[in-house]
Amino acid sequence: MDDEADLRELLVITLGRMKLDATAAASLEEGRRLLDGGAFDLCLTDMNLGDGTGLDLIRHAAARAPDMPVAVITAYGNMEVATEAMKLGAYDFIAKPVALDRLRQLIEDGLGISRAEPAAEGGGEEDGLIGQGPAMQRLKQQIRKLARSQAPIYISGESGSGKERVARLIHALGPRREKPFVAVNCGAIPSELMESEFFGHRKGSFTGAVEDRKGLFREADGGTLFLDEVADLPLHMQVKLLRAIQEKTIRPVGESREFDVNLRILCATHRGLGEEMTAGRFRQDLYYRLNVIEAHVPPLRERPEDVPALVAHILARLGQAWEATPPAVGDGAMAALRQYPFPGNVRELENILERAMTLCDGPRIEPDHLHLPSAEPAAPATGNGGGRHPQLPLEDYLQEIEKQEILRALDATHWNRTAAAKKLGMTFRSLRYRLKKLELDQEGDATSE
Ligand SMILES: Nc1ncnc2c1ncn2[C@@H]1O[C@H](COP(=O)(O)OP(=O)(O)OP(=O)(O)O)[C@@H](O)[C@H]1O
Repeated sequence: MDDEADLRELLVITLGRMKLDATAAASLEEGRRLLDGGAFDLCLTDMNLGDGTGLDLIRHAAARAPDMPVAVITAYGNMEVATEAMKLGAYDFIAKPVALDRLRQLIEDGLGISRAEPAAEGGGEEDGLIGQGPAMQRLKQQIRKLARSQAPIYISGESGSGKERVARLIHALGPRREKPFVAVNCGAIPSELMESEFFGHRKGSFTGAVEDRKGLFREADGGTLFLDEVADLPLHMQVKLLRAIQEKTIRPVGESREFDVNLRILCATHRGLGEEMTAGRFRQDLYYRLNVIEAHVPPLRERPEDVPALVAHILARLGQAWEATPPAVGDGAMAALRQYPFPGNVRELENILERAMTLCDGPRIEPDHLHLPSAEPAAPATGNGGGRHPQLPLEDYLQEIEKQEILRALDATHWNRTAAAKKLGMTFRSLRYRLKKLELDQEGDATSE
C-alpha cells in the first residue's frame, strides 16, 4: 500500500516477477478494507498513506491478522519510525529509495515467516529455558512473539542469568532456525583483531593472516548473530558495526569487494546499555539501532521458585556428562539454595552444583557440600598444609583452592571477569585460561557454531 503511484507500480511488478499475486491499495482506508476481506501471506506498507500512516495499518493488521508478516517502507534515514513499526510488530523495514535486491530479500524473509511451520513449543530440551515461575512464563511468551520478527533485540540481564540461552531460543523458534546461530563475546576479542573476526580478511592482508577468513558476519549469513557483551566493543568498531547493520554489506580486511549479508542481530550485555550510552562509551546511533526491543532476563534471586527445576536439570546434565547417577538434593540444601542470592545467577548455580557433586560421596547433597559463600569459613591458609582435605591428593587439593579463590573473586565482582582478574592479580587472559582449565566456563568466550 502506498500513496505514491510509481512506487506502488514498482512493487506490483517486482512481486509479479517473483511469481506472487499482489493487490495494491492507495490509502489506509483501502488497505484496511483489503486486509479485512482476504487472507494475505504478506503486507508491505509505506509510512505515508495520505489518510493515515503505516503504523495505523500495522496496528490494524496486528489485531485482525496477527500471523501475517508486515514490513514498512520508510523515508531514508528515519530510524525512529522504523523502530516504532517494529515495536508494533512489523518484522522488518526498507528505506527509500527502494533497492530491488533488498526488496526481494525483504519479501522472501516475510514469506519465510508466513510459511514457516510453527516451531515445537519450547524447542529442544537443550535450547529450552528451564523455569515455570511467572517471570519466566512472561519471558517465554515474549520470546515466542519476538522470534517471528527480524527486529534487533537487546537482551538485558545480569551475568549468568541466561541471556545467551534466550538468544538461542529466539533463533530456534524463528524462521531462521535452519540457518546458523553464531555467538560472539565482544569482550573477549583483542581490539586489533576485531575487524577481521567480524568481517573476515584476505590471506596476506596483515601479518598473521595466513589464510582467508570468512568472519562472523558471513558465517552467520541467513541466520542470527548474537553479540554478547556488546558494550565492550571499542568505539571504532561500533562505527563499523553500525555501518554493516545499516548497509547490510561488509568488506573483509584487505578485500576490495563488498559482500551482502542478511542476518538478524541480537545483542546482550550485563551492563546497562543505556547507562553506557549516557556515559559516552556507547554510540547513541548504534544504541537505537540495536535496542529496538528489549527482553529482560530476571536475576535468579528474583525467581527462587525456578531453583528446584534448574537444580534437577543441571544435576541430570552433570550426571550424563560424568556417566554417574546424580545425587539427590536434601531438603536443607534445597532450602539454602532457594535463599541464596546468586550474584552469578544460573552459571553460579551450575558451578555450585558441580562442586557439590565432587565433594559429596553419598547419594545426597547436603548444605555442607554447597559451600555457599555466606556459610563458608575463610579459605584454608596456604603454606602450612594444615587445612588439607584428608581425602584429596595434593594436586586436586591445590586445584580446589584455586577454584575456590577464583569463584570467590567472581562472586565478589558479580562475575565480571575483568574485575575478578584484577582482584586476583592476574591478566584477563590468564583468568580465562584457568576458567577453561577448571571447567568453570564451558561455554567458551567466543563461541560460534
Ligand atoms: N533458564 C535456564 N535453563 C537452563 N539453563 C540455564 C538457564 N539460564 C541459564 N542457564 C545456563 O546457565 C549458564 C549461563 O547462561 P548464559 O550463558 O545464557 O548466561 P548469560 O546471561 O549469557 O551470561 P554472560 O552475561 O556471562 O554472558 C549456561 O550454562 C546456561 O545453559
